[in-house]
Amino acid sequence: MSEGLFPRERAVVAPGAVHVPGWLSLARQRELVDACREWGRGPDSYRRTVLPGGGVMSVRSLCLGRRWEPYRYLDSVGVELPDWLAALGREAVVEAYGESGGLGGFSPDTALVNFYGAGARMGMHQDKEERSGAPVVSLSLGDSCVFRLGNAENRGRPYRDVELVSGDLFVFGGASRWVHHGVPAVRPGTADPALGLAGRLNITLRETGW
Ligand SMILES: O=C(O)CCC(=O)C(=O)O
Ligand SMILES: [Fe+2]
Repeated sequence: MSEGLFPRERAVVAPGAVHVPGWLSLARQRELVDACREWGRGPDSYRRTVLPGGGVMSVRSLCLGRRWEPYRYLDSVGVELPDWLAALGREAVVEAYGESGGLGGFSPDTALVNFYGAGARMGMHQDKEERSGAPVVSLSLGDSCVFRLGNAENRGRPYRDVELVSGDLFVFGGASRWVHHGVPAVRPGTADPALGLAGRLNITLRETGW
């Protein structure tokens, strides 16, 4: 992790979309990376999602808690969502919006863990299978990426590009809950070698409302 010339400041990127750089300590990041490895040992492991149109995503994903497939939540759980991760999600919402902004509590029942290996990206999409209007909490680990936060109407402009670095928290809720977003680029080799991860991991915690 190289230090940039300018400090990365906490930012409200759009109403309801909050970026908190460096939220997770290196020790916490390492614990999360270890947990992501452990989850991949099974019973489920990281897979490329096949889309209904036949396309195959370049990202490899694993669900914790309620299972997701494009484009719905199933009535089944593969790997349990650990309580400690749900609790971290609640802390994240308080960090982003303050004690009162959490609207009485965030109860995530699913997490999607995405692994971006060489060349992997994620196209512009909405997280819209959730019935709950609760925010989405995103934690980034490993290589930095460009996270594109768009608008609710379509996949195009206007959008804002945000650099997400290992340890960063990004929460999108409220007026930004249904905006299109994606990861057009990951910057290979930018992770802190001390993290022991080649590539990028992203964990999004969600409340499905199912
Ligand atoms: O990798 C990211 O930062 C975003 C992941 C995402 O949008 C998703 O899993 O739906
Ligand atoms: Fe998403």
